[in-house]
Amino acid sequence: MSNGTHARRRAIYLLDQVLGEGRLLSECYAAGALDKLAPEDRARAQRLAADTLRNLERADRVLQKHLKKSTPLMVHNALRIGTVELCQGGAAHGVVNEMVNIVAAHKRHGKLKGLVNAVLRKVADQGPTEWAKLRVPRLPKWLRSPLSQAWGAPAMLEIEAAHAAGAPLDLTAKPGVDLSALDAVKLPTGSYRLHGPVQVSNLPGFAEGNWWVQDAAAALPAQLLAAKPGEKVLDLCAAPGGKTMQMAASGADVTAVDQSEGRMARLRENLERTGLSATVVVGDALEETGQYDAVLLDAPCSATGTIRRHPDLPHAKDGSGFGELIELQAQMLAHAWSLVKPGGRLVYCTCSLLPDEGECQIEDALDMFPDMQVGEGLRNLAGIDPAWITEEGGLRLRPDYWPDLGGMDGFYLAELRKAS
Ligand SMILES: C[S@@+](CC[C@H](N)C(=O)[O-])C[C@H]1O[C@@H](n2cnc3c(N)ncnc32)[C@H](O)[C@@H]1O
Repeated sequence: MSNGTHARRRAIYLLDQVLGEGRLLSECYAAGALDKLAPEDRARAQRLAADTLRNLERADRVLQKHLKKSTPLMVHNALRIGTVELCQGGAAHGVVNEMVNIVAAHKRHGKLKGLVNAVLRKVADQGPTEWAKLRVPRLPKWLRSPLSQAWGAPAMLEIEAAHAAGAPLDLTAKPGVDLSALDAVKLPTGSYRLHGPVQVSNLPGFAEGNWWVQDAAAALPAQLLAAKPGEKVLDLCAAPGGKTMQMAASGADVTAVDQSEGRMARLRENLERTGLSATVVVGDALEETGQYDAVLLDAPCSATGTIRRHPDLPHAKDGSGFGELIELQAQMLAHAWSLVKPGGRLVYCTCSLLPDEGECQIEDALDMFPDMQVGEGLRNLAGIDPAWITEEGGLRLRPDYWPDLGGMDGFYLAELRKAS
């Protein structure tokens, strides 16, 4: 069996899980879905699944006129992956044969191999020309409606274009480390951006722990908190530790809390690789006690700001769990506020595009806590467009910002100061 077969077979399985079972790709990976594959096959399976999910609408439009009857999900997903490969320049002979063989070997659906052969041959013939004319894929309605309402129809199209383009890889350097040996562009906010596929662990400076992977938008909350040497800082919901490392690198005495054992194992590895230190606590943020100079709360959220890198999210979810998350964020924000010393500060952030998880949380908190005020720290951040500052004084970041530089994750952040 060729390498391509292993990767394609697992990519079909991943799509079955996302589209049939509503599971996220990250959950499939954590459950070991790709563990038996060689590293290059694993990377290929991940790429095929992500590319297909990013282009699902296009693939279905190309396929629709060749599919007269509904097909079992596994066969449909094989056709979708084949279509995306063929329309993005894959060699017709190889792609068609592989998909026919994979379906032929399937116990229940093997008899549909003729259909797969016929459909993919037509796609190989006509698909690439049609593909070029198809509109940019749209988000499913459950998410498109609230986002269009929040940001307007023209911005929605820009956001969808950013989702379709995918995300470059951004790095945060340790203070004083020069990353000029990397083929990277320094962004206005100080992060470094790499283009094109790379094997992160092979890049110069990885083993030495000189930098870590972190989207430019995700690097801003810790910049806004501006932890100082010796300050007692609490990072609530810390794993896998991008923001913990930023704050530890500035010399603060950081306590990192997260309830996920697995994600905290990654935080520990990250600290070890970068030679940074923090007190690591596996536990519920809502049960944390103590008083801190500064608290960073990166609250669990819909993650709708990260769709460029997680194209499975709009297809695996339907928004039904978001109400609970919004309540949890409000609870966590109130608890985090109780852990801030008088005269101290809190940075609240979420990687969400929904105002309910950002702007509205801060508006409500400002109403609820008389000793809470929005801080002035945004003025000191480099590379911030004043138009991104919101009415209540937070920062709204969207994937369609920095279009010429390759976009950024959707994020919301706000600095809150406690009266002395
Ligand atoms: C957005 S992620 C954090 C990313 C992290 N701050 C970083 O920069 O690498 C949200 C985290 O919240 C954690 N979490 C969710 N509910 C929690 C709770 N009740 N207590 C502590 N951590 C929680 C999740 O395990 C997840 O790691």
